[in-house]
Amino acid sequence: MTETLKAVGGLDARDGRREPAVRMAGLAKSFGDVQAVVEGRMEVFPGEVVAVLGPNGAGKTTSLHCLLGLRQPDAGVVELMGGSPTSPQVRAQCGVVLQNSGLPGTLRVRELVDLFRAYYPDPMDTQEVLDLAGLADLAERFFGELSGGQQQRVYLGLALCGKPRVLFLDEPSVGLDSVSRRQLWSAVQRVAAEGTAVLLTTHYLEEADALADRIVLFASGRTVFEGSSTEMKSHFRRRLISLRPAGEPDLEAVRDSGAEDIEYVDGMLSLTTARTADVLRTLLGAEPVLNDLEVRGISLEEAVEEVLRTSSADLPAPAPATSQPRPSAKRDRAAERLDAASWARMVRAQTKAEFLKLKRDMAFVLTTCLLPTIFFAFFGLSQARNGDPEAMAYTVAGFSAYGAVGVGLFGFGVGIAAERGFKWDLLIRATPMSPSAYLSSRIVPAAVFTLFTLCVLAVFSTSVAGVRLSPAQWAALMGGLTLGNIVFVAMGLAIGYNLSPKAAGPVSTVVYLLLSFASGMFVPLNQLPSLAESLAPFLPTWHFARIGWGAVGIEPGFGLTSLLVLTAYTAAFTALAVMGYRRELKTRFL
Ligand SMILES: Nc1ncnc2c1ncn2[C@@H]1O[C@H](COP(=O)(O)OP(=O)(O)OP(=O)(O)O)[C@@H](O)[C@H]1O
Repeated sequence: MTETLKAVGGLDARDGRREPAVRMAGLAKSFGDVQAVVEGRMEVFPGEVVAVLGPNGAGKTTSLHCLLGLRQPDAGVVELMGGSPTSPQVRAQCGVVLQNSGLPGTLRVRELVDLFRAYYPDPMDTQEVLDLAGLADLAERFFGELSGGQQQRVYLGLALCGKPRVLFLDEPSVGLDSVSRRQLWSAVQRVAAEGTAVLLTTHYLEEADALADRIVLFASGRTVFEGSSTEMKSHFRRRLISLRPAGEPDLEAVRDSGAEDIEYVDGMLSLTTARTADVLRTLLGAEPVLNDLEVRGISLEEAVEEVLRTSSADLPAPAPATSQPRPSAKRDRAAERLDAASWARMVRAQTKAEFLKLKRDMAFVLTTCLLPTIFFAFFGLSQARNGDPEAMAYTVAGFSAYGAVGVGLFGFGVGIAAERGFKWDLLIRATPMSPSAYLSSRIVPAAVFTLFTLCVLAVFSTSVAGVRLSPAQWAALMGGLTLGNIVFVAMGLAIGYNLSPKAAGPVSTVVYLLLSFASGMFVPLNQLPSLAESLAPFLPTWHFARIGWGAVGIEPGFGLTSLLVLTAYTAAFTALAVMGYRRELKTRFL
């Protein structure tokens, strides 16, 4: 941990001044012509709860995303505990609930908590997370089966996993019933009491009033007020008066005494005024006893409405920042790199989660792992009846290649497109999890499922169809196809990062079937139209299948040409995947 981080959060050792855990000054961010944030500023100190308020489109979420390093500011300074929000060391001390992010529905709540705990160096105990977020009774349920409010509690639990020193909550109580909302409030109060800085955006002003020590109000991309809710309310001397007059009130006289927004309905008079004494004097002059008289100051909601209605020039300027903006330090990427032990811990936990997700995805297991054996039953068994061992070996090797391509393409790559679709990647990006660890965690499950697919086919073809291959041939077939599968992993990534989540699955299925068929995996090329034979040498699937055919002794097997073609395809697909990934970074995260 860097020196900067050690100094964070409490009193600055040098001059005794308190350092903010969150600091934003002069923030500006636009999307094309839309100026989402023009002048954003705020500070949150350790142990403090700050609510960011403002109408729809005021720039709250954009500011929060800049603070989290999910968006790159155009101008201004954003710092978390004195460091850069994109640093994994800083992210390791933050917890985040985001609007509209998603989680895989096939993982259980406890599994998700354990996965997120592995992202952090010093996580909270699993049971403590479950208790704090009110998830103890839901621990064994699948995330996808939970109601919206229950899912929201899971997001809170995941945000608490790393014992955060800064907790960001973007509209955390949306969809929560009143009991769950109070549970959320008490969890927030508890972590704040332990010194965590909490920043929450909310449209529930009652929530801001109950929870927040200070309020930051945004309007049209600017911070227009920063202070406590009492300060905001007391700025407005206006009072609300209501009473039940005994007779018909003289509304003209009441208005002349300084009353506004006068309503007289069903014998009840209500009004607002900044001249409370004058109005009361007029009312008392008309009748000595005022029935059901109530005089109250404005609520936070009314104060916020008032602030937004009056121009920001009428407001007290936000207090000057306790520290002057300083230009962001040049990023030290070497210092920001994850250490090897953390990387390995994340890969282990993520690998387990990826494995569980694939295992529970029946569509994946049935179509990708079992379909090659089902197809072999159609094509290979007839050859067994004809007693042609070479044709059977050809078919076994062809369908083995077909199965391996499916696992690489769908298990590894296309799954990424789906995760982009439900924005699981957005949430992961706000944690210290590294993109390389995230991608690496898919390798072992893809290899395990490839071997599983090949083993099912091997068992079926030897026991039912009587295929006879030597152990060395089986080893060459399985080992070669599992290793060579990297080209289809790259192809899957290229599809996953370049196509929309909806298009990625169907496009992959069509490409997969066409390429496999045109490469002779179903029917030998010499039984297909001559065009297929001329086209096959250009297809990655044909060169890949030659690994299998070579392993079972059918010539020509895998050679230098195939190696070069597959290497070239791997490089091209990888380049496409990187381009797609970078484009995504620009559109979603810049
Ligand atoms: N990715 C984007 N591309 C284009 N415009 C965007 C993008 N994200 C936000 N905006 C625009 O920036 C402005 C501020 O949006 P933002 O989401 O920050 O507001 P908000 O205060 O969080 O609103 P809400 O309360 O509705 O969540 C809006 O006009 C919005 O349309």
